[in-house]
Amino acid sequence: MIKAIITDIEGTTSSIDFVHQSLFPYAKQHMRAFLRAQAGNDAVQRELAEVERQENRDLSLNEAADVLEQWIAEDRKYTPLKALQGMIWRQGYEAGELKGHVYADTPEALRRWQGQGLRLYVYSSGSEEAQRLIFGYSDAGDLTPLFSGYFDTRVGGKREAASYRNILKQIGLPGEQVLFLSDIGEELDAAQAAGLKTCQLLRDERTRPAAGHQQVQKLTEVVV
Ligand SMILES: CSCCC(=O)C(=O)COP(=O)(O)O
Ligand SMILES: [Mg+2]
Repeated sequence: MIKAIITDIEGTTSSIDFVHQSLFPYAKQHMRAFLRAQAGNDAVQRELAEVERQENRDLSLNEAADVLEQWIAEDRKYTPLKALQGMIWRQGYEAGELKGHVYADTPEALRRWQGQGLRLYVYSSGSEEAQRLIFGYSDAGDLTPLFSGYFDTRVGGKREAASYRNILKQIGLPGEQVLFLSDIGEELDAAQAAGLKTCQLLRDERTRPAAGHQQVQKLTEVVV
């Protein structure tokens, strides 16, 4: 019996276009000025040190901005990039320049599952802060009270089975009691290898159908 659902964001609760046409360009446009303005901020310093560690060289602020802009263009899921994106998006949401996209069926399904007593979690490559923001400032209002927890790349990459085992350990449930929702076959395969139940969202013609998983077009069609 399923006791918890873990959901991906991009392509699952929210559109790929919102992430790639609104969020990523916003982060790219504001990255350089954000780094200059926040260079003295400890949290920003820590992430910049991680960027230097990953690049294996010292970086001026401008060089770091060049690297981060390139990572955004390449859709890298690197933890320091994701952390900095989250900080930049916070400014955008708080200024009213961003509103988190969720599909119309997303709040309905989340509320129904919560009403059935299921625990709901997010697992996204976006940082925990970015996850709280997209649902907190969503175009359907604040959806964060529906979630029991958030997981990001600090538990590992979404295409690695070990990441899902790590999440299971943290939420204290066996894999067969947890359903993972995503649009990406490699993520579903990794979750399945860790023992989770899986369901693929086919919302977008660009999504490649993945064999061996339940498949639906909307969250309200998921069989729990
Ligand atoms: C938290 S919204 C931004 C999502 C993001 O940065 C991203 O890279 C998409 O990751 P997902 O794991 O949700 O496909
Ligand atoms: Mg996705």
